[in-house]
Amino acid sequence: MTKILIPFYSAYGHIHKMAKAVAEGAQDVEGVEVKIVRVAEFDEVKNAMSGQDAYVQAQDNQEDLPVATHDDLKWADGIIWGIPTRYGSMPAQMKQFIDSAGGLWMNGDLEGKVTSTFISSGSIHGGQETTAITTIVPLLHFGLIYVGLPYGENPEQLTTDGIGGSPYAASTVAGPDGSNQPDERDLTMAKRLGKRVASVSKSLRG
Ligand SMILES: Cc1cc2nc3c(=O)[nH]c(=O)nc-3n(C[C@H](O)[C@H](O)[C@H](O)COP(=O)(O)O)c2cc1C
Repeated sequence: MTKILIPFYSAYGHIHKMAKAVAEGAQDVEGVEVKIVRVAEFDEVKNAMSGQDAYVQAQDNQEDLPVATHDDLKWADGIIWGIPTRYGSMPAQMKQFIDSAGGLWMNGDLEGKVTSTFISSGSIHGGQETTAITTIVPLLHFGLIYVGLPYGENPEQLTTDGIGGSPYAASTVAGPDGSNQPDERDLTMAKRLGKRVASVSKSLRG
């Protein structure tokens, strides 16, 4: 079996929804096992947001998912990270998880595995692309092999509509108040990303 891990952080549920689409696409590849895991929330954030319905609902919806561990990263042949933009780059919760995996970096445990990202931002130009690109930097330090989302397979990217999608990552636009939901085209691109990473992971695994 080729193993695909989807670790995500999602405060308001947009990335969680995208994660399910990515998983669906990966599962389309024969002989692939998919595991979705959530990156742990900080207690300070949980406490500070306890009065926000949208946050509380989104957290309730994901509480049954296992919390991401470093063993999950070792288990996987392909890792697809779900990341909502924070000031144009990844949230501290995700960075903390990645930074705490230094032991895996030292041992080269992730070298040669396949990777990619899917992103959510509040606004179209609020940092979807910078979040993907800045995330690629630590992923390359781990020796992961980054797979993108080419135009040829994703004609939806060639639009001036306010949707996600770029050669760097699948993505969605949550809207300034978070009230948008991922567009069908965003979900389609997320599925293709899952399928692409799963196919490449399977081929490299041999
Ligand atoms: C502290 C903070 C910083 C944010 N920074 C940005 C930003 O730089 N650009 C942007 O477009 N959206 C920004 N957002 C909006 C989030 O990206 C948005 O809420 C998120 O993509 C929704 O995904 P989720 O529902 O999976 O959490 C920020 C949100 C928070 C809470």
